[in-house]
Amino acid sequence: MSAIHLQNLVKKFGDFTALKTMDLEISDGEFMALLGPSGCGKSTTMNMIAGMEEPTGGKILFGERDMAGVPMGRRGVGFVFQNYAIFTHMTVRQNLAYGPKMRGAAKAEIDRRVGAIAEMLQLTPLLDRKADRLSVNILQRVAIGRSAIMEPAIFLLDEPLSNVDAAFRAVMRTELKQLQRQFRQTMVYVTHDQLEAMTMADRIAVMDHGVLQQVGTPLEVYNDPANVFVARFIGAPGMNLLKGRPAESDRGLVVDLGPLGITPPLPDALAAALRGARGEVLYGFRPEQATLVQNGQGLAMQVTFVERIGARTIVHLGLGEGAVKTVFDNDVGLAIGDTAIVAPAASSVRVFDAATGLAMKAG
Ligand SMILES: Nc1ncnc2c1ncn2[C@@H]1O[C@H](COP(=O)(O)OP(=O)(O)OP(=O)(O)O)[C@@H](O)[C@H]1O
Repeated sequence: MSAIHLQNLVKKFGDFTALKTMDLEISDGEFMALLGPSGCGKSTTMNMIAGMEEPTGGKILFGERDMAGVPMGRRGVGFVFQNYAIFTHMTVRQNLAYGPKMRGAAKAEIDRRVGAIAEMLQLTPLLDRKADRLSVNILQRVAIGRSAIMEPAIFLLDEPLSNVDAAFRAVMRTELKQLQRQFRQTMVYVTHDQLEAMTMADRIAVMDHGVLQQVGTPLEVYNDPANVFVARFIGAPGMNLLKGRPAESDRGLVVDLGPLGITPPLPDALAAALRGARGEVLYGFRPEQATLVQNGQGLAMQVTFVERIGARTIVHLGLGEGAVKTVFDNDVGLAIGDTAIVAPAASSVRVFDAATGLAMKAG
């Protein structure tokens, strides 16, 4: 069994707590991304799974087996780091063959496996090239191949694409996903890049300041962020959040945004969750889930900036705490200084408790 269970996992470095009581279940064959900003504790978590760091508290189980005291070499994990770790004096073929050879595999078997992995990672034409003559992109591909050829039941990758260029990163996202589909390994992938997490992972564990914020499928964390941190961190740009207070209107429950006016009526389920709430809330909607409407049906805001990025247009509206961004698939013909009336799609509206930062939900 190559499921991974992290139970009450804690890591301290002296007085500093890098990871606070993390509980996470990663299923056998699952692709789990650990996503969060720099310093949030993702590498620390990964290093403990790999056996490179000892937990200060809690447990790591692979299946039913407690990993306490089990050295890295005995855990059956493959590990790829941000900085490729390959032998530059060897050829690509020798690098790929290194692991199976050390394990005493027969020559025919080594040749077969090197051929297969080289084919999968498009390294076949480069097999007899010395590694010191390869680009950083290709070196990282070799490093992935060198680990993958061992067919580890658990494959750990820590920011493996952060040093390669953007175009190559896009290619590798597809290849890594294919690799995992083929081998059905349990994959744990550390990244600060939400695009990598969203495109490859079955589920994403979003972390901040050593605390697990939310675990869910890419769509779950995008559509239903558990708190304000996840709402802002996921999405590009992140979710718009405007401060206000719930208020009754003749059309139903709304959020009074002060100088920005009142929002359109909240959908029934959200209204039920907010009814009776007294404190400040944050009214959230995704930049790509709003339309421009006529007066009286949305939030009237002044355009402060317009970014035209190929097919997409990002319109910045309002200032300071009342600033939002909206994303359109076409050029909506707005210019700086125009007034636009923005209506968030009712189904996309989310509301958070301003004091706790937690999503407010019915039931
Ligand atoms: N050996 C160590 N001694 C002291 N502090 C450490 C040590 N290793 C990590 N830390 C601290 O623990 C925190 C979490 O580090 P970690 O490397 O896990 O973060 P991360 O989310 O992977 O970020 P990054 O992408 O920058 O590596 C950071 O504040 C880091 O400075």
